[in-house]
Amino acid sequence: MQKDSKIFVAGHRGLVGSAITRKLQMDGFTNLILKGREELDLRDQAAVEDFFMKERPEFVFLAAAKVGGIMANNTYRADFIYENLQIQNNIIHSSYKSGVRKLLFLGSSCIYPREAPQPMKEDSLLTSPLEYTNEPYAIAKIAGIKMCESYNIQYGTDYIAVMPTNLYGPNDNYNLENSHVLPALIRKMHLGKLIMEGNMAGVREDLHKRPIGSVDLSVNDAQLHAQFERFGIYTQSAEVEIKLWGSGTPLREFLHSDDLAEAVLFVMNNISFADIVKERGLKEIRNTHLNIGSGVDLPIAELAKKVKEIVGFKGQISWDSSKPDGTYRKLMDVGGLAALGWKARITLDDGIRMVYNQYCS
Ligand SMILES: NC(=O)C1=CN([C@@H]2O[C@H](COP(=O)(O)OP(=O)(O)OC[C@H]3O[C@@H](n4cnc5c(N)ncnc54)[C@H](OP(=O)(O)O)[C@@H]3O)[C@@H](O)[C@H]2O)C=CC1
Ligand SMILES: C[C@H]1O[C@H](OP(=O)(O)OP(=O)(O)OC[C@H]2O[C@@H](n3cnc4c(=O)[nH]c(N)nc43)[C@H](O)[C@@H]2O)[C@@H](O)[C@@H](O)C1=O
Repeated sequence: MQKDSKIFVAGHRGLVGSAITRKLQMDGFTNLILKGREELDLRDQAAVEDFFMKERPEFVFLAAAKVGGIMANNTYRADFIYENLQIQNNIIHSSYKSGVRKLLFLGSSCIYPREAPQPMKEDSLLTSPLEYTNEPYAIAKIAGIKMCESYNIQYGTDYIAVMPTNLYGPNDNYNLENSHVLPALIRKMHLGKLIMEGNMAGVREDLHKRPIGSVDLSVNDAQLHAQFERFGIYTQSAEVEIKLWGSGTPLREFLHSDDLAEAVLFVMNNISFADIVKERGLKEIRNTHLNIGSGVDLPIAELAKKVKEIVGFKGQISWDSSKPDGTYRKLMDVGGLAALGWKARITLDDGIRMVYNQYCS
């Protein structure tokens, strides 16, 4: 990419899209196309085609998607498969038709089988059944990988699919109804801390700043407390109890979105589809996607301890076995990208401190 190349970041307000946009701007890229959902609904095929034909971006970062934590994936199964297939089909096909020079598609570690050998290598794809709770989302992401690969093979395009591990960072989704685990833990423990300090003004301020649709703020403090129970925050005694989901035993790997953005730009600038095929010596061209992760995982119960300490929550943590655990372990094998020259830099402890400071500011 040249500093004045025309670059479209799809999903630029999200966790990943905003990190990519920040990094592009910091690195001096000046010709970015950024369109909000209200201007361009990426599910709309005609509108997307029209946009690509008019704007003719040279490079595309496909970071727009329907995204959410384990419960959102499991509940809104139709939305997750439909919206993701629609967005990625529209963008990838329009990129081909309008002559985009290079495209980077964001998938996810959930594309791998539930029982994949650990750490998970790129060639574990489609070797056994997927995790049930996010199967529709994973199928859409696998279709995205195959779209990129197939267009590259048939039409000679240069579309690369990257599969990040669980991410966190600025502009994360802190809505307790559909968030991922790390932002959920930060928010639950922050609210728990404020309640234990008797700081109900702080609690109300938090909910004004980041509204949760189902929480009614027009009620008194006792009624507000009662509404928190649906998020597992119990306030009957002086010591607040937070019930987290599942057993706490599943392991997860986390990567800060600034690290991800660095990796994504590294790939866009330095690696082509042809390089991947050559480097892997592929006879049949498949599994050409690239894992992106930190290479380190930890049990959710340990993550909860870290967040508890950093936030300064002094109450109790317990576990709600009626909520799903999901995949037991999904550690990425990050050897492929390391061999090509990229490694994560932000440690989980530093990353959590950074995002908690941002959350409070
Ligand atoms: N978060 C994570 O832990 C992980 C994310 N990923 C992948 O990274 C990518 C980005 O995820 P993330 O940043 O977390 O998600 P976010 O939900 O934070 O951001 C998604 C972005 O997509 C936009 N978008 C969604 N639907 C449409 C639409 N119909 N039209 C236009 N824009 C739309 C949203 O716009 P608006 O702001 O208007 O809602 C938002 O800007 C996804 O492909 C995801 O699968 C992969 C692994 C882990
Ligand atoms: C990125 C990734 O994200 C999702 O997969 P996931 O990793 O299972 O998602 P998660 O972050 O929601 O949970 C991780 C673990 O944490 C536990 N957990 C405890 N307490 C809370 C809690 O309060 N909220 C949430 N969300 N989880 C909790 C939870 O039970 C699980 O064991 C998919 O969308 C998938 O498709 C995908 O790509």
